[in-house]
Amino acid sequence: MKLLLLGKNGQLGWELQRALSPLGEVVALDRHNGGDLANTAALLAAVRAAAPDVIVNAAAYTAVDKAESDADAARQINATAPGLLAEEAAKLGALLVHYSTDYVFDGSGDQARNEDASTAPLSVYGSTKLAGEEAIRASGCAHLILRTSWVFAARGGNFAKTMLRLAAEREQLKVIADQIGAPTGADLLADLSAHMIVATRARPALGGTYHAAAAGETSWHAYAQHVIEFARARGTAVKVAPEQILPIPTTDYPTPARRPLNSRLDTAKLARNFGLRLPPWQQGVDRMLNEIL
Ligand SMILES: NC(=O)C1=CN([C@@H]2O[C@H](COP(=O)(O)OP(=O)(O)OC[C@H]3O[C@@H](n4cnc5c(N)ncnc54)[C@H](OP(=O)(O)O)[C@@H]3O)[C@@H](O)[C@H]2O)C=CC1
Ligand SMILES: Cc1cn([C@H]2C[C@H](O)[C@@H](COP(=O)(O)OP(=O)(O)O[C@H]3O[C@@H](C)C(=O)[C@@H](O)[C@H]3O)O2)c(=O)[nH]c1=O
Ligand SMILES: [Mg+2]
Repeated sequence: MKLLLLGKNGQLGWELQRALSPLGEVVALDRHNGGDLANTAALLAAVRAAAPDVIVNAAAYTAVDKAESDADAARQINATAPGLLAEEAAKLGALLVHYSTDYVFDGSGDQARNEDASTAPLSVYGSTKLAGEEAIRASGCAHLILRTSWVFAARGGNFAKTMLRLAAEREQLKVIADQIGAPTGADLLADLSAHMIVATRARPALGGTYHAAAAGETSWHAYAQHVIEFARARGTAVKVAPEQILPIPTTDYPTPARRPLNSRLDTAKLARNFGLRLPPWQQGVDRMLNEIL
């Protein structure tokens, strides 16, 4: 099997380079070697030249606040380019694997949402990611769309690393405590993707949209506490005292982009169709912390 990986140096792309390698020949691109999602002509040329059996798109415009004032670029990378990849995949008879987000939902209520729940993004990032999903579904190509949440990895930028940095610099942190979700490891998502590709190539009816987030739930505040106390117990330099990691409501932390309060994703479909389960979020976070501290 030949696989084309886009966005190879992001959190997920880096882990996919590892996880996809046993499946066959992997052509891994980033924006600097023919895989620029903003350069449509070059991108399509790269896909045609590779003629892959599977296209895995880990590239995305993920700067949530910046997207509010940079909507054209976010739309090109999160929606237009994935739509074109899907059309190429349809022509090639290739399977397209793509990633989406909890931010396609408005986050009302307190229940976990399944794949059929109605979408209503609050941000430019969320609406462009939703438009990307819709373009893929409309293309008729074989696809797997994995909606995930709060992605972290040892390599790359993420909330846990931001909290470790701020905890070493500041005497007080204020962190939102009323947004609830599940931090999900890029390594786990990459491994999951590889399993799903193998199974879906054997049984195309498995294709579709899936929620894929770690088990359990937390708030950004409790996640920050977990990470910082882990570092403190390790003897890593931490300036902030435990009682100075303050929980605040979303309304006390104004940002350009609105974020959902309830990011819980129901992963029952993944378990039912693939027999795959994601472990509790702490397992992956602790593994990353052990690696980076
Ligand atoms: N991070 C998160 O918390 C979540 C992510 N997701 C989704 O998961 C997927 C992977 O995200 P993640 O790995 O965390 O994101 P990262 O931000 O770590 O990586 C995104 C990658 O996309 C690349 N990229 C951006 N613009 C372009 C472009 N024009 N052409 C080619 N590559 C480009 C970036 O390259 P460069 O560094 O050069 O800009 C970067 O390597 C995305 O679809 C994202 O929407 C879903 C839920 C949560
Ligand atoms: C730095 C900081 C952030 N926050 C809040 C802001 C925000 O609500 C939350 C997380 O901050 P971030 O900037 O990491 O959040 P954000 O970039 O919105 O994270 C999202 O990224 C995209 C790509 C996704 O798809 C989502 O699943 C989600 O992971 O923490 C604080 O409360 N205090 C702080 O000191
Ligand atoms: Mg971010």
